[in-house]
Amino acid sequence: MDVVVVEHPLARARLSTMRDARTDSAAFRAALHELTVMLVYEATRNAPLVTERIHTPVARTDAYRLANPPLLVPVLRAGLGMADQAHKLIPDAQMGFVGLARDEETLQPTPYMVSLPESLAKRPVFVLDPMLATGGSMEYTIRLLTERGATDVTAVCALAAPEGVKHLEDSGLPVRVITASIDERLNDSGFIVPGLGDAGDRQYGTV
Ligand SMILES: O=P(O)(O)OC[C@H]1O[C@H](OP(=O)(O)OP(=O)(O)O)[C@H](O)[C@@H]1O
Ligand SMILES: O=c1cc[nH]c(=O)[nH]1
Ligand SMILES: [Mg+2]
Repeated sequence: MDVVVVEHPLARARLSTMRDARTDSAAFRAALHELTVMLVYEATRNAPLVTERIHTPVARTDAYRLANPPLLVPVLRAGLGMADQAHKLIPDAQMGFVGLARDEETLQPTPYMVSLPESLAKRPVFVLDPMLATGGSMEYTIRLLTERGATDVTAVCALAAPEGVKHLEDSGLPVRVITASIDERLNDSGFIVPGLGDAGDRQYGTV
């Protein structure tokens, strides 16, 4: 499984803002927006292009656009904070939605919404979720996608735990991971250490 850690200084700076417990919700959301741009930029680095000839005001030249824009799938709630920025970078992308809540005791994901196209054959999919912790929520989401025929899935995460990366690797699912950091470990409550806390609560306040 391909894992890309985006270690650009600007990505590290935005992630540090998100980690800092003094960062309020507005600043946390702003840093996640900016980090998302960098992660999606990296996720699309090798995306195939279609070429056409255009006229500039001066001469003829080649013009490029994505041959097969990905379906964007934010995982609610926390992934919503990545959706608009990813969509701005890829305006012709379509968007699906998956809503999951992780049980605090069992750490298992419970679905409360699935809104996805029926067929995803031959469509790249970018799953947007800031946190890859145990990997249970990401695995659940990717299985929803592969059941619909997806074979090319990218997990775009601000932060990952080694346990979550291994979980995805062991699952054998067709996924690659783009993240700004692989942290040290999970704690006994299933939170990433050092992490940034609960990415949903940090953005939207405690429910
Ligand atoms: O890898 P896992 O162990 O499954 O944990 C990661 C999940 O936990 C968080 O969501 P949460 O369930 O807290 O929901 P929220 O986005 O509504 O806060 C996060 O956004 C992931 O979806
Ligand atoms: O550290 C973690 C783990 C799961 N979900 C979060 O929001 N944060
Ligand atoms: Mg949460």
